[in-house]
Amino acid sequence: ALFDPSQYLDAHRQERDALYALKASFNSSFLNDNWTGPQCNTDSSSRWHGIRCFNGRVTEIFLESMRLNVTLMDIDAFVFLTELTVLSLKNNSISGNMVNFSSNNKMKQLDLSGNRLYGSIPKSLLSLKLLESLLLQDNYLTGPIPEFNQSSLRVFNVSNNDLDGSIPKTHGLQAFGPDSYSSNPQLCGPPTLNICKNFFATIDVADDQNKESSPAEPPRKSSIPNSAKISVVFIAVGFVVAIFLFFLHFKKARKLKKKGRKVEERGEEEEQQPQQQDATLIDDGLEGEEKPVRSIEEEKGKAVDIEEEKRRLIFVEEEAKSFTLNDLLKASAEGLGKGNFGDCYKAVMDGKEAVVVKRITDLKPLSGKEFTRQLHIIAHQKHPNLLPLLAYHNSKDEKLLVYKYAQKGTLFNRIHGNRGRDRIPFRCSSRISVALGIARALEYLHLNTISQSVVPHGNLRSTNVLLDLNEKVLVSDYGLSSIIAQPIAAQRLVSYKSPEYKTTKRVSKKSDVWSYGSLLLELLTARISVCSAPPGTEGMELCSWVKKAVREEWTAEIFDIEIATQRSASSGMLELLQIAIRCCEKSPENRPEMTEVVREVESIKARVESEDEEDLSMDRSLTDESL
Ligand SMILES: Nc1ncnc2c1ncn2[C@@H]1O[C@H](COP(=O)(O)OP(=O)(O)OP(=O)(O)O)[C@@H](O)[C@H]1O
Repeated sequence: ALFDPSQYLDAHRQERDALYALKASFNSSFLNDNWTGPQCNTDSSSRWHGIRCFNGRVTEIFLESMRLNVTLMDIDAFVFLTELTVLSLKNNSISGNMVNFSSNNKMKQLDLSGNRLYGSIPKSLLSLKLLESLLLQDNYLTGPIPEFNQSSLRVFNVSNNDLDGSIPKTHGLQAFGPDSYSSNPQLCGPPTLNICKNFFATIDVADDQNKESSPAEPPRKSSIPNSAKISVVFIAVGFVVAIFLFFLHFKKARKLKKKGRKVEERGEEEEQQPQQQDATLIDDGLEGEEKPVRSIEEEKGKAVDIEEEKRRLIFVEEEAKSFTLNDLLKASAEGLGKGNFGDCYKAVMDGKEAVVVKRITDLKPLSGKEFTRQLHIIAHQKHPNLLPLLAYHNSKDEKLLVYKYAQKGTLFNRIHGNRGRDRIPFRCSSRISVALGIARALEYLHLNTISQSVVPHGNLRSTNVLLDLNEKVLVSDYGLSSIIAQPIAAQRLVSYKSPEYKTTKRVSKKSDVWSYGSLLLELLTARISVCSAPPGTEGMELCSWVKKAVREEWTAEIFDIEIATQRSASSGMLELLQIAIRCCEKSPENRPEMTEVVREVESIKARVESEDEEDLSMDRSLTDESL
């Protein structure tokens, strides 16, 4: 289109008027003095504070932490700022409903966090097709989250508001972690840990309609701290769950009354005790499962029984039965990270040991019974170097696994984290102990007859090796390969990165051995391997890199500098390196069995420990109790 000076001047004038209107409502003496003269210079610069221009048009506004005190609702200045790509008014005292930004369809970044906005998040934001970042945290916004699904959206935060309802299941919104939604007591569903119940969502819809119809009133100021808010949510959710269970029982009791006689006549024997109990435990959320029969008398009085609550969380060990799903829902939860198969949370319950809750997604389409069977296999694999599964929850909408919390975090962090001055050295002997702990866990999984899986671990990497308070190895994520759907498993599990999968499309126990070899190399070289590289980073193909180093005789240079300087490193580390290289062999048949590896690492450990005694006197901070 031809350049039309009159149109340009009109737009320029309208933008100036809009900014003057903004200035008047902000009523800041600084802006009153500073925002004078033309807002954009001919070279696209601006002498106005917080304004950036391009081609004479205002494209960015940054007015952050200026104590601006205004009711945003009164301002419709933004209608004329049609070239705006960035608006940041964060950390002011702007109150009122959010304005309609639908005229600003070039907007990429909108930051209104840390203000006093109330009312709902306007659906008009859905029309901003280029939106990359939306920050609305720390306000008083209410109502549901609109169904944002812009593929451009990279940053999103609505935490610490009063939003409610279930988080829309759009790809765009589900891509963000729980932190983006935290401290909204009535918000539920993934990625938060709050479980939504259908009737709860229905109540929300009714509420939402009311909310949409008229602008919200200013909120009553709440002085409730966040932690208290979180507890209130969890209590509220717990309460809802209790009511839900009550209805469920009531319905079940009526159904059973009808069915009871028929079943008696058939003389059906109940299944053996433990299985029957499991079926009872999981049936609530499952469709089409035969429900075990109990008399109505038994059902009576049990409706809101706390026992039912316990059953919804299936405990692997009787003695671990010290909390209920309700306790978990009330616990304070801290997001630990997003894994390949879902989010991980640390839950701290009053007076109890912290646990880790893993929400599993991308599952195979297993029936309820099959899922339970697979989890029983996982649960019954017990070894001092395997992270114990404590309990699980299996409903139609949620699959949660509850594990022991490992205080010292992951091996990945132990190797690569904190390389600064206050790093606690990761000595050779400790590394060998870790290598042995992992090898023993893997050996157990490989020899254990309960596990029928072709690749018993399937996802061995340094982020799945945890360390407890004494740096004892606890290998996690074992057996998940049997419940994760293909092709997700092939894309994300470590064993599918092995050379044989690339050529034959098959994995086996020996793929675990290959993963162990890569992990050993990561432990020895402190280089991030492709198997453990966090999302967005690239790891190294350690097996081929190390083989090249050995071929070209620069082996000594590959070791982590921290151990390369240790006297005892030379022999022990070299032997470990040789084991790693054998485990990495291209052809699975040439890799050793884990039993063989365990024996060899044990003998290295015994020898290095005696040689290392002198060195240890230099560093009392490390105890070698990894086994
Ligand atoms: N039992 C645990 N104790 C302490 N921290 C844990 C525990 N389980 C997981 N974590 C932490 O939570 C993070 C996410 O764990 P998660 O297992 O979901 O993902 P991952 O190990 O990074 O990848 P993957 O999904 O392939 O296992 C881990 O990196 C770890 O820091």
